[in-house]
Amino acid sequence: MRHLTVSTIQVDDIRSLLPLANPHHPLLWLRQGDGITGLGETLRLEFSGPTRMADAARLWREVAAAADISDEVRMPGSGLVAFGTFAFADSSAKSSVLVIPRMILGRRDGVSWITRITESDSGTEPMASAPSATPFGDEYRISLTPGAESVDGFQAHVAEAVERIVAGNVDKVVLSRDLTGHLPAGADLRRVLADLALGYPNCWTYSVDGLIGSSPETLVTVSNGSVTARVLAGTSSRGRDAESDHRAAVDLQSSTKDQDEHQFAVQSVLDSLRPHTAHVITSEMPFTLKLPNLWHLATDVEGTLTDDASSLDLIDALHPTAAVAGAPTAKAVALIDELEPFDRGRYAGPVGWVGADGDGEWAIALRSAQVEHNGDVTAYAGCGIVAESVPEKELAETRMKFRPILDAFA
Ligand SMILES: C=C(O[C@@H]1C=C(C(=O)O)C=C[C@H]1O)C(=O)O
Repeated sequence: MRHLTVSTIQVDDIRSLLPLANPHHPLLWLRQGDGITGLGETLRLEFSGPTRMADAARLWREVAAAADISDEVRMPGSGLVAFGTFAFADSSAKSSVLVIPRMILGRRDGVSWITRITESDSGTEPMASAPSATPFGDEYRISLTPGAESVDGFQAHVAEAVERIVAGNVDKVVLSRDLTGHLPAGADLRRVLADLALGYPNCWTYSVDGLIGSSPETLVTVSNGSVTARVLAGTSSRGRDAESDHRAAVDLQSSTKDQDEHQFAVQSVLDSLRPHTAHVITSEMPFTLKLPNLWHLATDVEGTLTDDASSLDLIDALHPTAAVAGAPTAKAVALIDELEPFDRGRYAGPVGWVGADGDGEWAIALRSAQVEHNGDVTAYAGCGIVAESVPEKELAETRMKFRPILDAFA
C-alpha cells in the first residue's frame, strides 16, 4: 500500500481559489467562493467497469488508513482529499479516476488552509512554497456543434423512446445529445471555469481530469454522519419578464408530466439511501429552483447515516438515479445504450471529492464538457422522457441546458 504523509495548516484568507489553480489541468470544486483546488498529482487511481465505484471505495479506505495525517483545520475538504470523476456507464471506455494532488488550497466559511501531500517512499519533497496567483492566458472563443447525435437524430430517438414507454417497456428514460469543438493550443481553462462560477454561483463548479462544468444537482454529501442530496427533474424555461417568469414556475409546479418525471427521481434516491440511513426527510412537495437559464423541480433529501458507508459507497448505491437514467433503472440504462449513438463518458456520472474519513461532496456531472489532452471538447445535455414528452420540446430543453457550457466557451 502506498503510504501518504499529509499536513494541513491554516493560512490567511485565500480570497479567490481560481487564479491559484493550474491553467491547463485545473482540479477544482467550488461553490459561492468556497471550495478546494488541487495542484500536482501525488497519486492517481483509475477504475473501470461495473465495480468502478465499489473498487474506488475499497481502495480509498486502504489509502486513507495507511496515511499519516496531521490536520489543524478539520473542516470538510481539509486533510487528505481525493478529487474524483466516474463514468456514467458500466461499459464506458472512459476511465473513472481518483486524483490525490500534491497540494490542496481550501477555503470554507472564512477559514483558509493549505494541505501538502507526499508519498513517503517516493523521495519527493513536499511542495514547499505556497503557489501564487497567475494571470489568465489569452482569451479564446470556440463554438460547439452537433457531434455523434444530430438535432434530427435526437428528436427521432425521443419519439422512439416515447413509443417504448407507451408500449410499457420502461416508465422514464433520460436521453442526451452531444456537441463537439476544439480548443486552441495552450487555452487557459480557468477562463471557462471563471465564467461558470460567476454565472452559476449556486451550482457546484467542478474540474476533474478534464471534466468541467457547473452542476445544480447534489448527488450526495456526507458530513459527520449526516447525508444530504438535492434531486432535480422537471424543467422549464425562464420567462422574459417577471410575470411570465412567475407563470413558468407555477406551470412547472402544476405540470403532472414534470411531477411524474420528478417522483421517479426522488423515489430512486430514497430507495438507494434507505439501507444506509435513518430519519430521512424530504420536503412534502417539490419546490421550484431558479437557475439563470431555467427552472427545475427540486426536492432536498436529508438523513442520518446508520452504517459506516463512505460517500464513495453512497455514490455507488445511488448512481444512476432516475434523474439521469430513468426508471426502472436497468431497462432505462439498456435503452440509453441502444438509442444514444455515443459513450457518455463521465457526463451524468458522479463528480466531487472524498476525504480520509469517507465524508465528501458529490454532484451529478451535468452542464458539463470533457476536454481531452489534444484539445477536443465534448459537451452533453439531456432530458427525462416520459409518455407525454414531445420531441421538439425536449430538443428546446437540451438547448437551455447547453447554455452554461456554450456561453462559457464562447
Ligand atoms: C440530464 C440532465 O439534467 C437532468 C434532467 C432534468 C429533467 O429532465 O428535467 C433536470 C435536471 C437533471 O436531473 C442534463 O442537464 O443533461
